[in-house]
Amino acid sequence: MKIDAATKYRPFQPINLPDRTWPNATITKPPMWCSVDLRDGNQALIEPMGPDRKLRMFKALVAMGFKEIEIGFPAASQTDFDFCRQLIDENLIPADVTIQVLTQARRPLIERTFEAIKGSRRAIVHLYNSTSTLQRRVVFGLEKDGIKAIATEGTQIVKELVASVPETEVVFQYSPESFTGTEIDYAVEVCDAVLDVWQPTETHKAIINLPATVEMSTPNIYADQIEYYCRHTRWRKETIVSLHPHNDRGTGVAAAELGVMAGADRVEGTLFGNGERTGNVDVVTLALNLFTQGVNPGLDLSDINELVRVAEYCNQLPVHPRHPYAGDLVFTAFSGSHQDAIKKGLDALKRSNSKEWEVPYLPIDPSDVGRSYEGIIRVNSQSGKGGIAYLLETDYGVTLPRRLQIEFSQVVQRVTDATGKELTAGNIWEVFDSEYLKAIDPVEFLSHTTVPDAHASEVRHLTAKIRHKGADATIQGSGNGPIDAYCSALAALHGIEIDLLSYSEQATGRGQNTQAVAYIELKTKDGSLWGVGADRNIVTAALKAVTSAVNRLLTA
Ligand SMILES: CC(=O)SCCNC(=O)CCNC(=O)[C@H](O)C(C)(C)COP(=O)(O)OP(=O)(O)OC[C@H]1O[C@@H](n2cnc3c(N)ncnc32)[C@H](O)[C@@H]1OP(=O)(O)O
Ligand SMILES: CC(C)C(=O)C(=O)O
Repeated sequence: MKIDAATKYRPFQPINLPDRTWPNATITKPPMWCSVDLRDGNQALIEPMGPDRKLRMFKALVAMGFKEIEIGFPAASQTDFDFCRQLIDENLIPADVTIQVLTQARRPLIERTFEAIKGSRRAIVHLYNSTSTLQRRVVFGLEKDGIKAIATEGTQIVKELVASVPETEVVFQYSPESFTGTEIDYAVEVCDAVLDVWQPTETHKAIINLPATVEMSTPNIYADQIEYYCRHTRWRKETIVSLHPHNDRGTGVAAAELGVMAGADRVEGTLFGNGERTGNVDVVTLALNLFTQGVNPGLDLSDINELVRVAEYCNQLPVHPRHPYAGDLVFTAFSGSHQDAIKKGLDALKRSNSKEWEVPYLPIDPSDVGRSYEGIIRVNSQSGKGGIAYLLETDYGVTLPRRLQIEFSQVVQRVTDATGKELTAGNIWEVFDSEYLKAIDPVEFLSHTTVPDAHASEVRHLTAKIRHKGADATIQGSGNGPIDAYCSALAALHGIEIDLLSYSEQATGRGQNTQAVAYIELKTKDGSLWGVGADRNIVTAALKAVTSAVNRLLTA
């Protein structure tokens, strides 16, 4: 880059916390979750949600288990105000769910906010003002005391107005907006001044929300800021410490996780990380990260496709195909070694009967989020035998012997190299069918009869009706069984030697639809070659497999 970064940007200064404890912490329980989809997510949309989309999102959030939902900024827009009234007036808020509303620290806006929540059972009134060095200078033109006064005066107004909503339990939340850009001691000072006004108790706690309004540093520094705050506030026992990470550096999830390790009790975020600029922290990823560590997240994510549909409909923004846990492609492996390892892992899990999930390349069981294994393996030119075999086995019930898997993967590879396209399970079956089952040129097997030798009962004489180069013909041969006898008949017909290396069979389908699939491996001068036959009759399947192998040998 031509621009000198060192002149244009300053490195974020670390927090002086040499005895930090959070790196040794582990998360053993979920934080309290608060969805801000209907506020921070909504304010960042090209086209903000109307009442229908808002209601659909609210219902989905309730259904998945959110107990705290920031439903809007009622003083900022009539839509948000009306939506808040609709939820209260139409009694749409379940008894165990608390709505949250955001307001700036300005009297008219706070008053309007209280009008919006009137009649609700319980509401979190969320007051904010920016405390960062930059915003103090360029937005507010105020010194530290002036900014602190905005916060404390706003808190005083909220406190006064509580009496105007006697039927509502008001929970107070304060955010020093742009907390991460605020000197940490000053952030503690402002929050403590606010709490001195509010006077929370251990039974009626206030929420202090510490936003990374803009993510400005590595997530460890955010964790230091959170631990520092928790250790220095005078009101730790009387407050719930909440996080509100944004994702400007792409590390919002990491910041939230480290922030929880650093002592935070609560996390605000959105489904799939919608929100201002690069988004809010993604609560779905956070919750499922916990889940994969053996911690039940307290949110129901068992139908992730439905949540994607809701988010895409309400936000009118797509969820990326590679989005953690939710994207269309995240349970799909294209590359051969991954497909092979996944197949082996799934097989091993089935054999072991273990309840513990252990499959290479799949950190989570797709069925836990309502996804299926079907899409796991897809085949393109990067794929190998494992994926191909997996698809034939799961979709068509045929379990190819290992050496046939290797041979067939080369056949598939030729097709994918020629077309450059991905092959579906159906396409792979067509290739398999035409390469092996329909290998009927020059010989097509029609029927056979066998009789035992009059003198040696272990010897069978076989007569087979075939179509040879388009004309009906009868061939005869003898051997220690029908396969051996048919091999000698075909060998004589073509003047070749047939050396049978291996033979196996399997049953596919059930009941009336059961049929046998036979696999024959012949020795060739370069190695070996396979034939496959399928028929309701086991012997016929085997003879068709021999025919398939011989035809492939003759046309190779
Ligand atoms: C980080 C976040 O996401 S915070 C949430 C952001 N969301 C929104 O802003 C939602 C949409 N907002 C709006 O529609 C409008 O801002 C409204 C309706 C809330 C207010 O509109 P306006 O009255 O025109 O004021 P505006 O938002 O432009 O703010 C400007 C004034 O408020 C002051 N102000 C801004 N934020 C705050 C705050 N949190 N507390 C107190 N004063 C504030 C500014 O310093 C400025 O003061 P000035 O006029 O003396 O220079
Ligand atoms: C109002 C606050 C919490 C906010 O949205 C932010 O800082 O991002």
